[in-house]
Amino acid sequence: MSVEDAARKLGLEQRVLAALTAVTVGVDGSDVVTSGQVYDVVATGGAVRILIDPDKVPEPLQEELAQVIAPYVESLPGVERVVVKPRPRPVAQRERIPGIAHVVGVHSGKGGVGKSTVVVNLAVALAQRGLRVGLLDADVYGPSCPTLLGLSGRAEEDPEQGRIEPKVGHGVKVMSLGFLLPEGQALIWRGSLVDEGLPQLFEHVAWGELDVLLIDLPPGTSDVHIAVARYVRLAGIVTVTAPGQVSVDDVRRGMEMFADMAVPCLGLVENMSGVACRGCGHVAAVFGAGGAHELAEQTGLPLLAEIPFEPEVSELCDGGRPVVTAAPGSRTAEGIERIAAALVERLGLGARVEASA
Ligand SMILES: Nc1ncnc2c1ncn2[C@@H]1O[C@H](COP(=O)(O)OP(=O)(O)OP(=O)(O)O)[C@@H](O)[C@H]1O
Repeated sequence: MSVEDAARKLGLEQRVLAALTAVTVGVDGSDVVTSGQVYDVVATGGAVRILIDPDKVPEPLQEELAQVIAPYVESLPGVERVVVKPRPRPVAQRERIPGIAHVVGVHSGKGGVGKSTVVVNLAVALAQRGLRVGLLDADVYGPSCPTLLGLSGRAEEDPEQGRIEPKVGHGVKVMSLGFLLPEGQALIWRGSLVDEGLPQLFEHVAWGELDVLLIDLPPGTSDVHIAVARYVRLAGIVTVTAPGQVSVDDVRRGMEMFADMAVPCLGLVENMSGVACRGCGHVAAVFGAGGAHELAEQTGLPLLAEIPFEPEVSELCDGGRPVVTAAPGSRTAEGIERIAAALVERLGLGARVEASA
């Protein structure tokens, strides 16, 4: 792990990594972190996953290493549970895509909880802070980002570069499967099509220089999620859920899947946290209550925003007008701005924002 990546880790992850540098195994005297035997540490609250690199620690020795480090890490303050396992093979083939500083996935457990609405508005909010932002709509089941940004038509290939030009909406460079498919047609993405098609959306698109590329992932857990995490190292995921328990349970499964692939969750967003009355602003809890709070408490992850269902948000967004520009005073826009601020801080983009002010 690079020094830069290690420095971006959360408090507990950093403390565990630092503690593990005291563990030396092997003859050359180097510790398990510096030698790369520990590939990554991902903490979901007090639950710590230590991923061992199977290329550095062959299978017969993995159990031995686990027996040394698990009790040691368990004894550290703030650690409740330790799982030591080999990182999946293959894990992110690409450490970085040239020109793209950070890649962040946005996912949800269930469909229809407002994930695309959140990711589109988040992209616009980040672009408004002066960042160079890309948005890859990888929701193969229903690519809706173009509509939410008022974009349509097909993406064209630049014959000289041999690359597809992303469309630009509200200052965000956008690529969507919706730009590649004939209008109204769906494509069933499975197996090899996912493995071959997805890398093209990263590599064959003329993204240029980006501070952050957001990916609108499909809901649930699928081949697409695995393919993305295997292709490029994600800085993390932002998890969108509705407050009801079923949605929260689905989300937990998705977070576990990403943690197993060494991808941390950067925070939770609760959308549709009740319905805001157009007249008095009172918020009624019609989609369940408290789920995301409970999840945040259990996992120790930050709850970045709670966004109520605001009927005018739906009208504006579905009409291609992101609320962060069309209704900046709305609770949704305020929630999105909080998520944007948290992401800027977590990705270390504060200086870039200041420089572009
Ligand atoms: N906070 C909100 N207030 C009002 N309407 C909202 C809000 N969030 C989302 N919506 C509306 O809910 C519908 C579903 O939202 P969206 O398409 O973003 O969900 P999704 O989780 O991305 O769905 P999918 O599963 O299709 O990917 C849209 O019509 C959207 O405008």
